[in-house]
Amino acid sequence: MKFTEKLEHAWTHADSMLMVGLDPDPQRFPAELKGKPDAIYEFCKGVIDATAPYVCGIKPQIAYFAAQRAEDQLEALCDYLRTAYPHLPLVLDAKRGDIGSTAEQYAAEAFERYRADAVTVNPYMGFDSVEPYLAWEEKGVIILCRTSNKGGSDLQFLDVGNGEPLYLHVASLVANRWNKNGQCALVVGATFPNEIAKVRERVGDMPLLIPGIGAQGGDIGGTVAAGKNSAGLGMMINSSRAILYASNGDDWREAAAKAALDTRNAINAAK
Ligand SMILES: O=C(O)c1cc(=O)[nH]c(=O)n1[C@@H]1O[C@H](COP(=O)(O)O)[C@@H](O)[C@H]1O
Repeated sequence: MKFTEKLEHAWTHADSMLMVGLDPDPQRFPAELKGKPDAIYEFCKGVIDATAPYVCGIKPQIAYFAAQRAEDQLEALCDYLRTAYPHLPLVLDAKRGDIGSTAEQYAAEAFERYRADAVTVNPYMGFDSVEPYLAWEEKGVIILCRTSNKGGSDLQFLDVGNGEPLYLHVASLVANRWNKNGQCALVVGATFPNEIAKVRERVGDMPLLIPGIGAQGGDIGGTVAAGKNSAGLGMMINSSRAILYASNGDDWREAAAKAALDTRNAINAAK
């Protein structure tokens, strides 16, 4: 199934626009997993099982696995997700960006090795660095636009002419020229609701990946009001640490489930 169809199905099926991010940090794991060789897999599987009923997708962040030499555990986790929850979109957060020939390899990593439904991509090397991902027409290509971090303004706010900031130029470029197969989405941080509204205005109903609620302090009400599309949907609102580490005691699975349910409900209440 195409990424966009899978996402639309997940929004309605789970009545949720919450995406859970998997950023596994072994230092923060519950005691029962500490020192286990497959702790990363077990922790992430526990979080997936606990939160799956309340989410529209799962977003593993590849650096957390690679830094721990745990790519094999990421592969196993992607296999598990696909088998146990085939309706749930798998977004690989890699934020890759490189020249075309190298980007082809990164695209194969995301879509063949991990068999992700979508991948995050950095567009600031230009169209030929994004094109190899777009060649996978069934897959989602989620392009950084206005990122949630403070330093995002350093470059993304630069005036490219007539008072137009670079991030809005990127939004228009993706919507009007790069999205020929209807497979693109944009990343806009929940920490900047004004910019979410401006991006939404530019790109119509295109899906937005919105990280920055939870640990980064973004406001759910402001995010939903600014980011919803004409159907009142259109967002993958990501939370990682606030859900993963809701508790590091014996109740870690229940605490993650509760944090996900509460966040899903807060998002829905703001619709
Ligand atoms: O592409 C992303 O997912 C992303 C883009 C962005 O602008 N800001 C951002 O925080 N992220 C990712 O979203 C996750 C946020 O994690 P928490 O702050 O713990 O919810 C991390 O994996 C980040 O790498």
